[in-house]
Amino acid sequence: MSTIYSEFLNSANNKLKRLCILVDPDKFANEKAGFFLKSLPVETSFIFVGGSTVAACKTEATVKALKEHTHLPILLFPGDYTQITEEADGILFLSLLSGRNPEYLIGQQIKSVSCLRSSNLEIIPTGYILIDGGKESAVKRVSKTLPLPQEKVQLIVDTALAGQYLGKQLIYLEAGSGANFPVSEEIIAAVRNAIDIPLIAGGGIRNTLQLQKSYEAGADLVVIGTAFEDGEFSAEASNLSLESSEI
Ligand SMILES: CC(C)=CCC/C(C)=C/CC/C(C)=C/CC/C(C)=C/COP(=O)(O)OP(=O)(O)O
Ligand SMILES: O=P(O)(O)OC[C@@H](O)CO
Ligand SMILES: [Mg+2]
Repeated sequence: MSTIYSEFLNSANNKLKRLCILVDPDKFANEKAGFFLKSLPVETSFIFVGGSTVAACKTEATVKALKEHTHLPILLFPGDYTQITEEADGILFLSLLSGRNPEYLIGQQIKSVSCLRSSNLEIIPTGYILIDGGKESAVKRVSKTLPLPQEKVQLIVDTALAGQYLGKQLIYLEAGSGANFPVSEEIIAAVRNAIDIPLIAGGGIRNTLQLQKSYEAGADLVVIGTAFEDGEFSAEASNLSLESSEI
């Protein structure tokens, strides 16, 4: 059986760059799911669903609405354990390694177990690293942790590698949704060079150039949310050429 994680590994090993679109259930009109999905670039490989704060039950309804219109894998990207729904295909089992708040290092994870132990969701252990994107992020506010400064490249690399040593299967470099600037190419390249597991970058990517630069620096998967919410990217979407293939 082909798992989502095996697709991540395949992308990383074969340098197939993957685009993930983030849907925030709080901002998403479920009745427009079909229209939204049609507006996405054909290169879209995964749909992530989540937010720092999402009202109860909204995630499940959004995943169901998306599932009616797409066969793309849907991965939960949860800000907290209440966002877990069996309707999705998998979950990024995040631990916020850049912070020192035990609730986001291990607390939320323990709270999720009563739901996850009987679920069929594919669980992907993910080291989540918040990096300063020039604007206060919802992740910072909700987790009450500080982002790592972009100039602290060695600290970011060491954090990512510590995540790998802890057994994380994926590292996610996050500049924060709606960031003023994305995670720098220097950081992506340095982390890519240090770790052996797939690498995701996201936050503040609003055009094809920034997307390509993130891929070229070494991100295996790039996440875009806000640009599709705003419709800014959609006009360019049909011109995207990412050399990625369908899974
Ligand atoms: C493993 C389980 C059950 C939960 C993970 C809990 C952890 C560690 C969360 C990390 C901190 C956090 C709040 C992450 C949220 C990530 C996310 C979905 C961001 C999407 O963007 P938003 O932060 O919602 O941005 P907007 O303000 O634009 O909506
Ligand atoms: O909304 P944007 O800025 O694209 O960020 C997406 C994602 O990385 C946030 O977790
Ligand atoms: Mg959100």
